[in-house]
Amino acid sequence: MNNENQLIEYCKDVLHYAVFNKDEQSNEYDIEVSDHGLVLKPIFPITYQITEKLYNDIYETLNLALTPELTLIRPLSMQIVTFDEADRNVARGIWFPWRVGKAKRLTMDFATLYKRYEESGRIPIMDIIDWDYRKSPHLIVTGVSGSGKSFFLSYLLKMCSRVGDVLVIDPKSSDLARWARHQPDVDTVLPAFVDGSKIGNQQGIGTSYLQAVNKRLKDVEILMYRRQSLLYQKSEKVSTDYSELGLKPYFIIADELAALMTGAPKSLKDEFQSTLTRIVVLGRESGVYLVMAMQSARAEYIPTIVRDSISVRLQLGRINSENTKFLFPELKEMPMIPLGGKGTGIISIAGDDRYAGIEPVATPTIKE
Ligand SMILES: Nc1ncnc2c1ncn2[C@@H]1O[C@H](COP(=O)(O)OP(=O)(O)OP(=O)(O)O)[C@@H](O)[C@H]1O
Repeated sequence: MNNENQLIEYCKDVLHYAVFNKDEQSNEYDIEVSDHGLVLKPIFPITYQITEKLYNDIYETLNLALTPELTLIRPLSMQIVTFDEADRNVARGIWFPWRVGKAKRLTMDFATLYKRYEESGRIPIMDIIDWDYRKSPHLIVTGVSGSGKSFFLSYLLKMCSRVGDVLVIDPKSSDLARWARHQPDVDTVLPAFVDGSKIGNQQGIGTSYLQAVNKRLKDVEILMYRRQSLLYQKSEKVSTDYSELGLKPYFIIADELAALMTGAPKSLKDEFQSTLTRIVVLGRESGVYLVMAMQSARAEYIPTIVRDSISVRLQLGRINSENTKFLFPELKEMPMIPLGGKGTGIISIAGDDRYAGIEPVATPTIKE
């Protein structure tokens, strides 16, 4: 028996006990495998019902039974494939994408990571996962304190500031702000308390800082409209983007957005959220991208429309249904098998055919 047949037999055995536990059901489906995933083909008539629950049960069973040889990817919804030439009773199947082996963490110096970017035009995340910001605009990372958000955001800041122009919003004035201080080309909006003179200012970061941030975001919005107008005037293509004009991407990198809004008056919060929404919804063609980190993607901190327009989502730290429900509402009670260690969690990249759903991630470790 070759490896492929052995794998199919193994999957059938595993599913026989856990999912298709009536004897006759073993003859009611077939399995095909490839390097990219598994198709389970029901042979109608069948005595089981094909529901989201069945899909999840099969996913869950295979996920554990196949790791680490294969890493199952959790699709955002049930995936059906069709076989147009096949007999009517076997002309469709349900699809479970996977990767052979495990994606590996990148542990190297920044120069080597940047070289990878130069070779591919995409920002490296793991050995076989990278971010093509033109196809998948905007990125959000969530996770509890100490899960590795700032570490990853600092890496992205270093990368983005080499790739394009950057505006840093750092209400905590920590990792991002400290790094940006020595970079004359990086634009930064920091709270007034940072220079020491305004400590004790009753307005705090809630009001004056949010005012300053709103003002800068408005400037970015104007830049975005200017780029769109140029594209309209200069491009003959129906589908195009800023790169046709020879422009660089513009990244807004924001840490702990929720802290920005605490204690601020409603009018300022509304203004902030609506500018952010326009940038995120319209930024793709003009090359204006939002990269942000926050503890939780709760709707009171980030408008749902902003969250839903962000293509790349990462959640770091402990993953459970309680904390994934904001950023990954489609995950429900689905368990993921984490890679473990600092800066690990789950990732989903929409808009890029190379990624089929939610999978484990470990962010790069940058060696000095
Ligand atoms: N990919 C990684 N490789 C190596 N170390 C990492 C990685 N990611 C995070 N760490 C380490 O984990 C620790 C916590 O990370 P970090 O400060 O980024 O967490 P955080 O989620 O931003 O927490 P907070 O919200 O409290 O700032 C740091 O000491 C950091 O150096």
